[in-house]
Formats: sequence, C-alpha cells, structure tokens
Amino acid sequence: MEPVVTVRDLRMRYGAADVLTGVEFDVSAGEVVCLLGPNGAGKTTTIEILEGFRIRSAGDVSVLGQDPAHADEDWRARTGVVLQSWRDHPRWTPRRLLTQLGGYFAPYSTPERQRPHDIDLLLETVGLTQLADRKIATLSGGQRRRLDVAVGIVGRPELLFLDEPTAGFDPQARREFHDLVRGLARAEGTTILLTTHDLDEAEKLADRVLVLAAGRIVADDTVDGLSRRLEGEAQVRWTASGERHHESVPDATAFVRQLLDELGADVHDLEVRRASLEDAYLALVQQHEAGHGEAAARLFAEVTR
Ligand SMILES: Nc1ncnc2c1ncn2[C@@H]1O[C@H](COP(=O)(O)OP(=O)(O)OP(=O)(O)O)[C@@H](O)[C@H]1O
Repeated sequence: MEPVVTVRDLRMRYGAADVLTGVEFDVSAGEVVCLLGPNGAGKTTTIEILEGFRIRSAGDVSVLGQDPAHADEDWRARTGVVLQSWRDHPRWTPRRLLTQLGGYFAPYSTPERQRPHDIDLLLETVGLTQLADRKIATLSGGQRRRLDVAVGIVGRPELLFLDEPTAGFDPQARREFHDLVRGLARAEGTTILLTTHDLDEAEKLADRVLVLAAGRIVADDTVDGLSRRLEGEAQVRWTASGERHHESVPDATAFVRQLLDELGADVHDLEVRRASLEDAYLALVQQHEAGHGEAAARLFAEVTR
C-alpha cells in the first residue's frame, strides 16, 4: 500500500539557521504516529510543511499523493488540522461554528465519505453535547481543545494533523483526549500525525514514534521497540574518594565485581539501574536545551539502534 505521507531529505532553513537537515519518514494509512522531540526541535515546522502552510527549503514531500506546497482544494478537504492555537469565536456556540465550517465541506462529499460529519454525532464524539449551545467564551481550556479537534475533523479527513494537542491539560482531560484520538483512529480509520514533547503521551497514543532532534529523525519505532533496544545497557553509579561517578555498561555484574576488586572499601553509594527509554529521552532533552543537540541526537540514535 502507498504510504499516506512520504518525506525524503526534508530541509528547512530560517535565515542562517538550519532547523531541518534531512528528515525522512513514511506514514501508512490508519497509523497513529507521534513526532516527538524537545522544544524547538522543528516539530511544528515539519508538520506545517506537511499541512501546506509552510514552504520547505528543499527535499521531497508527498501527502495523500500530492505535494502540499502545490496541493488543490480537494486535497485540503481530505486533511484536517488542529493547530497549536486557534483563533477564537467567543460569541459563537460550538454547534453554530461546526455547522458553519462543516458547510464548506459539503461539495467534497463522496459516496464513500459523506462530508461534513453529522454535527450532533460530532459533538457527542468530542464530548461537547451538553455544551453545544453555550457561548465558546464560557468553555474551559480542555473543552475548547475538544472543540479544536471537532473543527479539525468536521470535514471527516482521511489524515489529521494535531500539533501539541494536550498542552495545558490536566491529567483527567489528557486521558479523555487520548481516548478520543484513539477512538477516531479506530472508528473512522483516520491516519493521525501528532506532535508532542512528552514521551508519556507518545507511549499512550502512538502506534509508532519518530524522534526528531538536531534536525533529523534519530529514532523510528514503537515505544516498546525503542525500550527493548535499550535493555542491554545498565547505568552503574558510585562514589569513590568523595567523587560521584557513573558508567553505562552492558554487563553490570562483571563491572561491579571488577570495581570492588580494584577499589574495595573506597566504593560507597553503589547503584545499578537499567537504562530506560525515559532516561535516554530525558538526557536528549536536557542536552538539547544545554545547546549540545547534535551530540545528544547522535548518542540517542546510537543507543536506540
Ligand atoms: N518563522 C520562523 N522564523 C525563524 N525561526 C523560526 C521560525 N519558526 C520557527 N523558528 C525556529 O525554528 C526552530 C524550530 O521551531 P519549531 O516551532 O518548528 O519547533 P518545535 O519542535 O515545534 O518546538 P515546540 O515544541 O517548542 O513547539 C526554533 O529554533 C524556532 O525558534
């Protein structure tokens, strides 16, 4: 089957800054894929290029069989977009807004895919039935985000882009939102590409995770797959002569035996921990923020290979 999204050697430069330096990945029909990476890694830039809202510097991109930079109105009707922030319509009600926006999709209805969504059903899907006739200004942050999603899917898109959809959510709202997204993928077969900088969210939501760092994809697998690749290594930490040390080693038992043989009673606070994906990702984020993105990206790619 043809991938829904194909990205090859995608590059983006803002002025003198190279933000994307050769991004490559595919997304297949029906997949929920998460683009994960530290703040400023280029997730929004990538997704906006795929949405056709930003013109790339170089590389090949195909989304639903077209180049988003030159795609037509039919193509736009087949995609749904939930941006990081959405213009407000405070005096409108959710029902009125969705009915109005849904009307634009009616000409793009096909026998296989009736457009737009039935508005009552859509309100129910996103959990806004009780609030359908309240002014948008009176909705909470989480409720507004649900409305954003409803706006993104009112045209029953084949492919949905979500940019940091749960930023600012409390844990309960976050869980409900995850259920909503998974339900959409299941019930409608919608292909979903979302961005997040939260590994936990990627784990809950995604069939597959693409880790973006230092301008390229440094890992592409399920969260379980990435975790399994890390299982070989263990972190050994200890204090000797008043100094704290740590080492990543494949055979912790042999390492500790040798350490005790060599240093004996001088070793204190000995600790052995299995490296986890969370540790590796946290290290990537910290190093990225400290300005060592390139080295951290290389290390992350190595340990998850
Ligand atoms: N229009 C622009 N002009 C110049 N630089 C930009 C522009 N848009 C983004 N950048 C820079 O490109 C880099 C990537 O930004 P982008 O918003 O794509 O990252 P992100 O991974 O989505 O970050 P976040 O998680 O914080 O949303 C950042 O350093 C940002 O400052």
